[in-house]
Formats: sequence, structure tokens, C-alpha cells
Amino acid sequence: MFLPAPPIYPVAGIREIEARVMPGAKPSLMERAGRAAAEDAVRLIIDRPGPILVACGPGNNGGDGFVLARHFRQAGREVLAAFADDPARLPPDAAKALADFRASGGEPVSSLPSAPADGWALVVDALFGIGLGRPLTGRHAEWIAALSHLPAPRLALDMPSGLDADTGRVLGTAFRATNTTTFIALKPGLLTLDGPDHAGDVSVQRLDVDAAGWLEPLGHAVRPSLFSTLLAPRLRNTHKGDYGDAGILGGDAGMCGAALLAARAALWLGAGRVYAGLLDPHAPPVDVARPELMLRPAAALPGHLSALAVGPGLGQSGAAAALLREAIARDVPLVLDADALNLLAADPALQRALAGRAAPTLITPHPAEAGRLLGRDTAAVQADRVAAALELAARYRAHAVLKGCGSIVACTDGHWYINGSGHPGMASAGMGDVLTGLITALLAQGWPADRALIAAVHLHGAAGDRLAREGIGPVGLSASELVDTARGVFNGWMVEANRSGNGG
Ligand SMILES: NC(=O)C1=CN([C@@H]2O[C@H](COP(=O)(O)OP(=O)(O)OC[C@H]3O[C@@H](n4cnc5c(N)ncnc54)[C@H](O)[C@@H]3O)[C@@H](O)[C@H]2O)[C@@H](O)CC1
Ligand SMILES: [K+]
Repeated sequence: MFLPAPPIYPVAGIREIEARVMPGAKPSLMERAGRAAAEDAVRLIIDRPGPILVACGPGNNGGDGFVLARHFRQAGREVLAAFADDPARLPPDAAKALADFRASGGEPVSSLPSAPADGWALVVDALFGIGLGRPLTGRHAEWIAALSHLPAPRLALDMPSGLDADTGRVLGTAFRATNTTTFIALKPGLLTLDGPDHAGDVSVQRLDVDAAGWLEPLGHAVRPSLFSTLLAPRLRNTHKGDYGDAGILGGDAGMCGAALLAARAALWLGAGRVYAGLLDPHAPPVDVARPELMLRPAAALPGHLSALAVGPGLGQSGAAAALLREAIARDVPLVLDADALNLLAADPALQRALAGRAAPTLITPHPAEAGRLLGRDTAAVQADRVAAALELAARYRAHAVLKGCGSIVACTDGHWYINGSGHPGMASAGMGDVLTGLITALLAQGWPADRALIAAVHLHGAAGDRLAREGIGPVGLSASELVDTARGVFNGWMVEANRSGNGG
């Protein structure tokens, strides 16, 4: 069974949901949050004797920490709560949580205690959550730096302190958690940019709040359930024409490999026929290792294609620009990658032509390409990846994936998705070409464009994850190796979908 794709809300959405639930709720959300986090914490300290350190901050996140500390005290566990902010300025719920902690016999200390001889059983970061409003400095930053290096399970409540919940940016410095218990729903900052490196394993505690019932989510974490109805078994009475003709356009001098990688990925993911149009006049006439591919001069791709990708190894020559212009004019699902994106970014006429297309367009920029497409630098794109991806989708009327840690898929209808599969070993040459081929294969087989993009992005990472589990990567994983494994993962999904009745 594929699990449902969990909703993701930015801080404004979480606040809106909280505001609807809070009045008079019993137990209070803070009580539920502290208790739920304590339940997660128990799992982390099985077989770990010793005291628990809870660092509490000046807002409601600190209150969650006091609730957790009280639960452990009441369970007979030794707990030290560190709190050096002004108790008089705590918000009401947090002040009550501190009072309850005191009533249970606890008393916070105002400096970070040194670790006991046998170390802490658990370190809990309850300094800042979604209320973080500026970079951490001074004592807060010092505490976070010290806590991040303690050799124990390190649990962050709601967010690792210092990590911006909307963007995954580190504001000053951020806690490095081994685990994060986040409340009500996922936040984008846990899943993209610096989020995954700081949050560790994320557990969502919904606190009996039906978030999606209160506020329809626009964001989701990617799970195969988002596309499982498309993983239908093939009918027996079919032929290759039923699985589409995929075209890959690129491969100028010195870069034929990029186009071949994309073409191979398209073939391996089930496109009926795959044509590679290569710009290099000295390109080989056949891919000897994959003779099923049909290699052509770039201008000689067949007129009828079910899906076309332009970009792998395309270069930015005049010929490349002319071919791109023709491709945009074709009434076919179109994937633009690499230098196709750079050419597009530099040419307002191409942009206008793209905006006028009736067939779907998909774009696959990495952050630097996205920056060129949006007319800003890479850092500005990375500062808010979800916003940048949505802006790309709106501006280019294209489904867009902004690649990188926690790839963002933004669709033209305003929905967005964050992908969690994949690993840093996939930051290597040719990986983007393979992704383009995977997307093109699904488009050629008739998948709706948004689902093709979501599925291919997830598959790409999942294949990398499977290889890494087998010791092929993360270090040294090559794009060619990903192609075979993506096929295996995809067929596994089809089996799973049809076993569990999810397939269409
Ligand atoms: N609102 C609610 O009802 C609930 C909130 N919950 C918890 O409350 C958190 C949000 O609480 P808050 O809105 O109080 O926010 P936080 O507790 O995240 O922090 C806000 C406080 O930190 C200060 N602050 C922000 N950035 C700072 C910086 N860089 N340096 C120093 N001080 C800084 C603010 O002035 C404010 O006092 C959530 O993340 C979650 O942990 C949960 O208990 C669930 C229910
Ligand atoms: K925290």
C-alpha cells in the first residue's frame, strides 16, 4: 500500500490552522505537543540510561519543552531543563507549562549544564520553532552550537532552532538534530535546502488536528500514491506504438553523451520508440551499447512525436536556438532542460512563444538555471525555493522542478510538491539528463504532464537511494547506473500498485 502524500504548510498556514483549533481546546495544543514529543523521545532512549537535557526558549516552543520535561519527571526520569530567557515574557501557554514543570518538582537552570560522565541520554531542542524571526545570535547561538555537538540522540521540537520553517535556510546558526518531532503538519523548511541536514528523521505528530480539513493544502511531500493510479498494468494486446515516440534533442560536439543518457533513460522507462536528434555533425550513427535507440541528425527528428525533450548537451549555438524555436512551436508535450533553459532565459521572443503553447511544457532547472530564468542570482532562488519554483511555473506556464536538496515540483495550478528521495551522490554529471529522459518516457506513454514530472523526480531519487543501499553510491554513483535501477524501481511500484489495487 502506498501511503498518502502528507500535506505541507508554510508558517502562515500552520498559524491559520492553530487559530481555528485553539479556543478552549482540551488538552491544549501545547500539552498535546509536549506529550507527543515525549512519546517520540521514549523511542530514542530505549536502552539509554542517564539524564535528559531540554533547552527551552522564550516562546511557545520553549513551552513544549517544559511539557516534555514534566512528563519525563513524572515518569521518574532525571531531566534538566535549561532556560535563560525572561520568564515574565513567556506567552501564557508557555508560562503555564513552566509553572506545571515547577509544580512537578522541576526547576530550570539558567546556563547549559556540562554533560554527565556517561553523557546525556537525550538532548532536546525546544529553543525556537516556527516563531523564529531573525538570525540567532549571542547566547542562543552559543547554546545551539554546543548542543549540536553533543554525542547523544538530539531531538528538535517542531523545527531545529535556527532553521527557517518556510525556506529551510539557516538563520545565523541552526541545531543539528538526529530527529525532529514536528507538530500538526510538515513545514517546507524541514524538507528542502538545509532542512534535511538539520532535521534528521522527521516524525509528524498531528495532535488530533485535521489540518487538511481546516485548510486545503497546496503543498505535499511526494509519495507514489500521487501517481499510483497511473501505474496500471499494460494490456497484453498492445504494440510499441501504444507507448509513444519519445524524442531527445541535444548532443552537440563533446556532449553527445548527455543526449544518449536521456535517450537511454527514456527507453529503459518504457517509451515505445526513442529518437535522439544530435547536433554534433560527427555524432555516432548508432549507440552500440543500446542499438535500440534511433540516432538522427538534430534536424531530422520525426514529425510525429508523443513527447520531446530539448536540452541535454544542446549547447547555445545559433543552430541550437533555431531547433529550440521549432520545438516550442510543435504541438507536443515538451521538456526543456540545461542549455534549452539558458537559451530561453536570454530570449524574450522564445519566452513569448512558450507562453503561447497549448501542449504542456515542463522545465527542469537547477538553481543557477532558475536564477537566469527569473533574472536573479542563485542565492536569491535558494533563499525561497518553493516561491521560486511557483514563480517559474506561473511565469513560463510550465510545470517546473527546481532541482537540488529537496527538489520542488511546482505545477501551473499552484500546487507544489517536495521530493525527499535521493542523496548527495546524485550531484554528478549526467544525472539531470537521466531525469529528463525519465520524464519524457512517461509523457510519451501518455501520463498527464504534472504526474509525469512528480513521478520521474521521485523515481530518479528512489533509484539513487536503492543503489546507495547496495553500496553503489553515494560516492561514485554514475548516471548510467541510475538508468537500469530506475527501471527496476518503477516495475516494483507497478507490482505494488496492482497488488494493493491502487493501479488504474
Ligand atoms: N501556538 C500554539 O498554540 C502552539 C504552538 N506550538 C509551539 O509553539 C511554537 C511557536 O511558538 P511561538 O510563536 O511562540 O514561537 P517560538 O517559540 O518559535 O519563538 C518565538 C519567540 O522567540 C523570539 N525570537 C524569534 N527569533 C529570535 C531570535 N533570532 N533570537 C531571539 N529571540 C527570537 C520571539 O520574539 C518570540 O519571543 C511552535 O513552533 C510549536 O513548537 C505547539 O505548542 C503547538 C501549539
Ligand atoms: K526547536
